[in-house]
Amino acid sequence: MTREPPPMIAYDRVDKSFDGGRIKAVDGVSLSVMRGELLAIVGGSGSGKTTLLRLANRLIDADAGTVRIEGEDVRTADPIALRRRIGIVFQAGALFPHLSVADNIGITPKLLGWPHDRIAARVDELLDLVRLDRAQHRDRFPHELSGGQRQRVGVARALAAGPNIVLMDEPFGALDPLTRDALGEDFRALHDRLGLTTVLITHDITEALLLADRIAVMRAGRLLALGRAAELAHSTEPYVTELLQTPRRQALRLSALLPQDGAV
Ligand SMILES: Nc1ncnc2c1ncn2[C@@H]1O[C@H](COP(=O)(O)OP(=O)(O)OP(=O)(O)O)[C@@H](O)[C@H]1O
Repeated sequence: MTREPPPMIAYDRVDKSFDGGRIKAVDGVSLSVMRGELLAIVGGSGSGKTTLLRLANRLIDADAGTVRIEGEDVRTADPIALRRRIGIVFQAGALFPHLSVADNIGITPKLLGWPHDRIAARVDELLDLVRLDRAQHRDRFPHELSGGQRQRVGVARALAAGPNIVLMDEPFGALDPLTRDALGEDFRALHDRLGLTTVLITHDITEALLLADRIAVMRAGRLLALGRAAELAHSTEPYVTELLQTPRRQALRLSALLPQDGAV
């Protein structure tokens, strides 16, 4: 009998509190993210989404329960190896303002001690990957880029050391809807092409429905629901029903306004 490979990320009854236990940010969460999966985490402000992500790469430690990456408890994992395996994309790019695009992208390889030539070649490869023209962009500074370009650099930086896991915290939040949509689709294609496992935090349930394989709904630190779009559609949980109301209404209105055959 062959053994199933372990999930890429597995939370097992994880608790995390702040302020001496007064704020329960993550409350008894068990959740597995499978290899190759794109999981979206949705939920209101303060529901524990970011805390959940930060537990995965040990920016913070759990009070109780375990977090495993490919079967290995993060508490005993080598932190440098963890940094190589997990790329992070922060809100609105969060690039280092005083570093060029190339230096921003190359920062993790540099910390890992890669030789200069290898970093330069990797930066060019990544600029191609995120569809930014090398010559035009590699020497620019973050303030010389549009929001969408900055976020593409943020994705390139996260992928620099060749991670197989990517964690994204509201990556497309500050962008206009068209740029957001294009970037989301581009990232989904990259995720599939590179065989990544991705956890994407978003406030936007429509974005989650369109991009993710499964959606985790958080509320007050708890995992309220988890499933594919069609599974969530059958949820009887009032908060989930409420979340799905807006995309449902929009879909109806849009299909009435934009007939399929283009007739006017
Ligand atoms: N370092 C910290 N110290 C104290 N409280 C914290 C800390 N980090 C998070 N919290 C609190 O834990 C709770 C969960 O926060 P978290 O950032 O995980 O929520 P979130 O769902 O990501 O919210 P948002 O969508 O607004 O980013 C909140 O009440 C927050 O104020």
